[in-house]
Amino acid sequence: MTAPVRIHVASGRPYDVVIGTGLAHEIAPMLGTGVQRVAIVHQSALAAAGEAIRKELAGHGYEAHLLEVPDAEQSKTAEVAARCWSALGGWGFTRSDAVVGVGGGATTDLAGFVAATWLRGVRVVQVPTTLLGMVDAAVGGKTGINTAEGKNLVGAFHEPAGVVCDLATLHTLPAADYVSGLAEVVKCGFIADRVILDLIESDPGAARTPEGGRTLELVERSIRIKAAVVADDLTETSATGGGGIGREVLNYGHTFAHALERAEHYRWRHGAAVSVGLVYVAELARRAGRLDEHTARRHRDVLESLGLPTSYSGADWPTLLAGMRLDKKARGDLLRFVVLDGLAKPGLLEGPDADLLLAAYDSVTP
Ligand SMILES: NC(=O)c1ccc[n+]([C@@H]2O[C@H](COP(=O)([O-])OP(=O)(O)OC[C@H]3O[C@@H](n4cnc5c(N)ncnc54)[C@H](O)[C@@H]3O)[C@@H](O)[C@H]2O)c1
Ligand SMILES: O=C(O)C(=O)C[C@@H](O)[C@H](O)[C@H](O)COP(=O)(O)O
Ligand SMILES: [Zn+2]
Repeated sequence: MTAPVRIHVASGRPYDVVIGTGLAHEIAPMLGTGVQRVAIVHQSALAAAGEAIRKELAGHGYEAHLLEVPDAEQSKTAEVAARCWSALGGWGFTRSDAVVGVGGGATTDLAGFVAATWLRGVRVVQVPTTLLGMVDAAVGGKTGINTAEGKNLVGAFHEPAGVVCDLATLHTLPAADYVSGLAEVVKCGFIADRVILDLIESDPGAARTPEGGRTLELVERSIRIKAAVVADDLTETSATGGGGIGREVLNYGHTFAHALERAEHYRWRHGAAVSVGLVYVAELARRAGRLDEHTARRHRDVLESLGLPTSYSGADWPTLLAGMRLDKKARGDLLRFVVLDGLAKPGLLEGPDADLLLAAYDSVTP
């Protein structure tokens, strides 16, 4: 068995992300000292994985409780968070107790939010079971839930005490969910690591499945990018503080994506929405004279080669524009986009003209 890869996230409260297989034993040491009770927040589809972790932790002497939440985006609501708070209260969770999040990004976002808010913050160890959770959601401490008005509108920055990525879990993941995670991997390629794009383009078929032999390298490269960004700017304040683009870079493609997700009532996978959002913003940057034609086209090509969507024909433009106005990068009436000035050269585009925004939308409608 090969040794797991460890990526250190050198933030204010440093932690490790461990990548490998058969890693349940890594969770207990990450909980740290003084923990008595642990709540394992898992989505319904991950009941067996949750139970295996409960047994493992009980074997270490913890009072370990299973806390099942609804599948996928249905768990990211105030009602579900309130149910979790009630469960923690009922079990007598104190500040020295901890949460373990087991599932896709929706579950780790919720589990992180519950941990961030219970008693104003208890420890959380994240155990992502989707590609998207591993390369993005479980790392970096962005936690949150949705509201009727939009995506991730309530949340907190609350770093995990550790992240355990067991690649074996990916073999049961539906193909469409694996591919959805690749959209965030491609995002990392465009903002910071051209090798990711080369790896995918050299054999998209291999990149599309966990059996293709590319998973470990793509996961590791994506996490290294995210780890470096969040270590520098955990709370996404660099760009507004004059210190460069900071954490906002990780939001590349998300302005349009979140508006799409909201318009579709979260029936679209996050990664699929990000895929269209990446093409949208590449087109926006090209039309604004920031991005060259070849790199803009490359977005569409690489995403399509993976089977990801690059067009959208649901909601009308005013609905999407209204959704984009609630993006967290917006400031008052000013829309702000992360764009590229070339491959791996991210920057900001502030207040683009209405006709540019609409023209970019036209280019992602079939
Ligand atoms: N906090 C962040 O920084 C961050 C980053 C990116 C995305 N996100 C959030 O992550 C969410 C998307 O995450 P996701 O793509 O993982 O979706 P998800 O959590 O909805 O999971 C996708 C599906 O996969 C199933 N599943 C999970 N693991 C499985 C496994 N091992 N085997 C079989 N089925 C499994 C789930 O039951 C679900 O139906 C969105 O809410 C998005 O906003 C957050
Ligand atoms: O970690 C970040 O920062 C990101 O922006 C990563 C995104 O992939 C992720 O979808 C995030 O949840 C979006 O953040 P939001 O602040 O726009 O809700
Ligand atoms: Zn995302």
